[in-house]
Amino acid sequence: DEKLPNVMILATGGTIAGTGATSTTTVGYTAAKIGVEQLIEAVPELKKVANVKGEQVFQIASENMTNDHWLKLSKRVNELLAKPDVDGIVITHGTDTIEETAYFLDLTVHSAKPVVIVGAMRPATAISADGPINLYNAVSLAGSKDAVGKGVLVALNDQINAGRDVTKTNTSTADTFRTPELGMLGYMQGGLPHFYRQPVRKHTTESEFDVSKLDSLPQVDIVYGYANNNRIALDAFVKAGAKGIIHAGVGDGSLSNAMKPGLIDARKDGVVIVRSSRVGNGILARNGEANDDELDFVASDTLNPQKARILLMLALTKTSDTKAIQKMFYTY
Ligand SMILES: NC(=O)C[C@H](N)C(=O)O
Repeated sequence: DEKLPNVMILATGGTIAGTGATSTTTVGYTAAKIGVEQLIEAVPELKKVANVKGEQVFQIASENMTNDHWLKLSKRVNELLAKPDVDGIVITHGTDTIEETAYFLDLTVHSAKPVVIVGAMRPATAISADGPINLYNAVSLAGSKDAVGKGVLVALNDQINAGRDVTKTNTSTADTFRTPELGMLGYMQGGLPHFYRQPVRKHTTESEFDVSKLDSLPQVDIVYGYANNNRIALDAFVKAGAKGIIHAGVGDGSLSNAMKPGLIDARKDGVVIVRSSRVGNGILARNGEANDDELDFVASDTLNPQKARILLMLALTKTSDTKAIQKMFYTY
């Protein structure tokens, strides 16, 4: 149909493609069982909102997502969006790491065309499975002019969130995806997007990160802050070759007496240290709970640890200068 937008659905697995033993199995099911053609066939309404084509890029539960998967996915998305006959892309994905893939693509896809990531909290075989309505909304959104230029979007549960800011907030309920405090971008209603705000940080067409010629990303790991803290994991990561460390600190990224000397030693070895917070909301202030200027550390601003890891990996593909990297954390 020439009047409808052309939307490609790239399937990667997850619960949206999962199957359980019975209709009431909503935990203990198997993710990534159903193929993309079956996902499309299950929602005949898709044909009314777009000309859809499917491609199975991976078939995994998203806890198994790796840097290699991201590089492949980003390259494929860029390749497809460069085609004049592709208007938008939907990626079906497990929900556990949706927020990471969304931010990675937000920084590495260089097109204003819509990219929408979608998943489900209930497997396809469950009563009131959320996959079909989520897929319908995602395809409508990816085919909409209103979604152009807004960066990579995550759409589930009738809500549209920005790839940079969205996070999974509940282990199992359908309304798990939120942008706490900063807020969602809009709603899906009646198959149409309704936007009320848009991201102000740079993304997609304005991003400086280019992974088109990369086969791997620098190793960046996350160490966690907690009472009775120690530096054992940190030292192991550094010994294993980490080029960057995200410190998921308590509070405003405070450094314990046990962890701080380890981070200082790692920095002396050339490892870039980013202070982030396990709290989940708020600004991680530079020179707040630690003197970043003196320590030569970077502050994560509002990025949670798993998103800070992504930005640091991409930053390290360009520079190891901590001032330049700090600037990126205030830009993206
Ligand atoms: N709801 C889900 O999709 C969870 C699943 N473990 C996944 O991320 O693949």
